[in-house]
Amino acid sequence: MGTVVDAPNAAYTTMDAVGRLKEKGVKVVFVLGGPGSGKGTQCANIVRVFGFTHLSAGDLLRAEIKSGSENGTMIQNMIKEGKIVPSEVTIKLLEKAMLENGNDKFLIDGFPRNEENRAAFENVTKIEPEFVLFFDCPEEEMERRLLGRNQGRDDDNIETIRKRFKVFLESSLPVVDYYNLKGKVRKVDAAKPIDDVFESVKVIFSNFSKKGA
Ligand SMILES: Nc1ncnc2c1ncn2[C@@H]1O[C@H](COP(=O)(O)OP(=O)(O)O)[C@@H](O)[C@H]1O
Ligand SMILES: Nc1ccn([C@@H]2O[C@H](COP(=O)(O)OP(=O)(O)O)[C@@H](O)[C@H]2O)c(=O)n1
Ligand SMILES: [Mg+2]
Repeated sequence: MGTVVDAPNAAYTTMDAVGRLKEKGVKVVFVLGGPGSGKGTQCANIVRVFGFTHLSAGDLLRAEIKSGSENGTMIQNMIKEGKIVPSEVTIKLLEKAMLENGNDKFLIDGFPRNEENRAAFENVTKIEPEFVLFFDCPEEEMERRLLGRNQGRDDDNIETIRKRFKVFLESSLPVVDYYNLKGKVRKVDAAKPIDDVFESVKVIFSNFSKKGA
């Protein structure tokens, strides 16, 4: 264990982890958008064409439940209610995944989902995203997609979906606004068919790659 970092919200990481991430020169793109907007689907395409590693915060939390971790029951209850798990838990999982992977380019999907997620990640990891890919999609379309997703998820039922939409509007959109003010948001019309959405996504990532990043 290294020295605890002297920064707000940082008591749960170590200087070792921050130093190792810095040493790796890790580059991060946040992928945001409402539930069902197509984040996971498009991340798989980006991985294939642009060589990023995809880290879905939701997938990491679901894996943590399955692993029988001491936080498992708490995480499971929060997901069932559409609530956002405390940053400490999610950031630890993201940090571990980034350190265990040999790649230096990560798509962080579904994070940061609220102001606490955003500020804590910045304070703890000292990583600023290269940009934020934002999938803009009407609620009716997202609802249709979630109800047809069929992945056996506890939270893809109409009652939880409504709660997730409310959390998205109240807590997650302000994070998009925050990055928009910094000129970091790349917005995509996500209501179109999968291939059309990826055409727009490709333009954004091609421009990013050209800049030598
Ligand atoms: N552009 C699209 N048009 C129609 N269906 C889509 C589109 N993108 C994704 N889907 C489908 O919608 C569901 C939700 O997509 P997913 O990528 O899991 O979204 P998110 O990760 O944002 O919740 C999946 O069943 C997926 O196959
Ligand atoms: N940063 C995050 C991301 C997800 N989650 C939880 O995980 C659930 C599912 O997230 P997800 O990203 O897999 O969901 P989708 O937007 O892909 O449908 C969320 O509704 C939250 O309960 C969280 O607490 N914090
Ligand atoms: Mg997803």
